[in-house]
Amino acid sequence: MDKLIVIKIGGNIVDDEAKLSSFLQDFAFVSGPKILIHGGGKVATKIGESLGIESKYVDGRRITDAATIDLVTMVYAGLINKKVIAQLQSLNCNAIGVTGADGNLIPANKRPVKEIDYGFVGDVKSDKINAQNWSSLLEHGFTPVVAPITHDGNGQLLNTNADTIAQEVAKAMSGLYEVSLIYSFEKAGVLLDANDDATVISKIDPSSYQELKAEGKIFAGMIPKLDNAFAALNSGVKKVVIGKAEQLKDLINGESGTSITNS
Ligand SMILES: Nc1ncnc2c1ncn2[C@@H]1O[C@H](COP(=O)(O)OP(=O)(O)O)[C@@H](O)[C@H]1O
Ligand SMILES: CC(=O)N[C@@H](CCC(=O)OP(=O)(O)O)C(=O)O
Repeated sequence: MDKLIVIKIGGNIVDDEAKLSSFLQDFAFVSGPKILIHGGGKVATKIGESLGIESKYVDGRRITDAATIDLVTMVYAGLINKKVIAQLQSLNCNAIGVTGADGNLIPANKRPVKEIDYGFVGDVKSDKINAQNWSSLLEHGFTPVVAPITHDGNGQLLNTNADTIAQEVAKAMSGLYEVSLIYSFEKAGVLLDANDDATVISKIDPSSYQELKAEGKIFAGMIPKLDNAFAALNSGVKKVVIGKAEQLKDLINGESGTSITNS
């Protein structure tokens, strides 16, 4: 099986032009088939503020009303995605920007309304991702760069968390490739003290995860990120690493960051 690297870049890097540029240079140098997933939640929140669109999150998911789905489509699929594509092209990486609607690459369902109405938020239909279509892009030498917008097949765009998209794409591709999933962000990994890069936990398994969560050492966005990491490992993804965007090469080589393991 060929190897495939699926890399998600965190929102604090996307929000920092210099850090994003430097990450993209390293990304362009990664050899072999690769897929980049980005979000841009911070940028959308800032642009939303300037347009009078308030951002509200419940359990790390943005409440996405009609104005907000337009906002995030413009920001993720437009501004951020196209800036990333142009930079990667300048680095001789033949990037192609996609959302889940393009080529029907990521079908989703609008999240059903229960206690919370999330609005136009999409839950990925995992079994409907066509790995062969993704693979055709890779085989033609393209590097897909994915904005976290999905669709319901009836003309409605949906907003889906970018960590989840990375997990779903990695999972779907693991039938065809030996997939490594890298969650890169502004910190050195999963930390014992979330404010101290010197406290990287080199390995996390399900039981240490539960302990660290119960002790309050893992919180906020790191909880869904780790849930996604374990979900990927449990569905055929070979390797999952969480770590610093500035250390992309070492993360890929397993020399830096936190490795997620099943045992
Ligand atoms: N133990 C931990 N180690 C590192 N970060 C943690 C930890 N617990 C919570 N966090 C928080 O999780 C955040 C990452 O989640 P999130 O913002 O969703 O990711 P991303 O930047 O990839 O979009 C970090 O910025 C940090 O504030
Ligand atoms: C439904 C939902 O919450 N979608 C996310 C998609 C962007 C994202 O995940 O961006 P980061 O990687 O920068 O956090 C949002 O709008 O914030």
